[in-house]
Amino acid sequence: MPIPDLRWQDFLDIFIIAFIVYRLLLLVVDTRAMQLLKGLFVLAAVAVVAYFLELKALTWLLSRLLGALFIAIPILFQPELRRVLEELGRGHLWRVREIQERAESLAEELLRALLYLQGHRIGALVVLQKNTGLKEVWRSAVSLRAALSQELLVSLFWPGNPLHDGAVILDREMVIAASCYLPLTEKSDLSRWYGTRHRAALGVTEISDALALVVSEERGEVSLAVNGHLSRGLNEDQIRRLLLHYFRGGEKESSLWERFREELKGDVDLERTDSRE
Ligand SMILES: Nc1ncnc2c1ncn2[C@@H]1O[C@H](COP(=O)(O)OP(=O)(O)OP(=O)(O)O)[C@@H](O)[C@H]1O
Repeated sequence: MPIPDLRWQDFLDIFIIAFIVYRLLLLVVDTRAMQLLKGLFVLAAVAVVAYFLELKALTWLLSRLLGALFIAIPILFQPELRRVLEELGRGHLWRVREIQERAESLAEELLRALLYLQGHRIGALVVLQKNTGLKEVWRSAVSLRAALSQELLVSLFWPGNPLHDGAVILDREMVIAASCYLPLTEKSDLSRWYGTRHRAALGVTEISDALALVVSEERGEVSLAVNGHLSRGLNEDQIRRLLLHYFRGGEKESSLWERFREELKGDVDLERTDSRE
């Protein structure tokens, strides 16, 4: 079949459709509708395979099933569809500002928790998961899947709490697990200043693109580990900025964090691993 000449309007058309599908997907993520979409996708994939293998009975059955499901979806998911249409009406489909506000509020929750822990000299280790999944690390820990809040984080590290030992892992706005045992860094040239909490923070950033924030119980300071490097003594403004970067998402390249680290170098005592103490 000859490919028709593409006009610039066709590119615009494709771009708009892709954008709408993307925004609609964002609206259904983490809802029941997402599970259904995944189920439909699996059924469709099986139907395509069955068609190519010429499994006639299975192809017939799946095509009928998919057809029936498409009719059943609006009935089953009436509340979700209503929400999507309402959000469309409120203009939430174009919600750059909303994302920004959400990022600010999450960054503030985590910042407040870290400053509280720092002020009360309560040791803490918070891992901010990015693209590398850390399931291997939290599989044997205590799974939480809870919404991030200052109170939750402070409680998790509160001395005496059964979960206070080990690290908490966040996936953006969700606290995935607590009491996680992280791999310790193998670096042999580290100063004696670094105990196991800091070694664990470095370790997890060596095996992934995650960021790790440490509140030192001994010194009451906050440090950041990225790509196996540690920046010590972050101030409130620096922590806020890095958390905003994280919660806004999108900045996936590790170079951004490297730049951030470079920036910190100026005013933070960075990675003096040699003869400290
Ligand atoms: N592998 C690990 N994974 C996660 N957390 C760990 C790990 N090892 C130790 N920790 C945490 O670190 C705590 C011990 O911290 P330690 O005093 O040895 O480290 P530190 O780097 O000197 O930190 P601080 O400055 O807070 O004292 C443990 O109670 C535990 O909560």
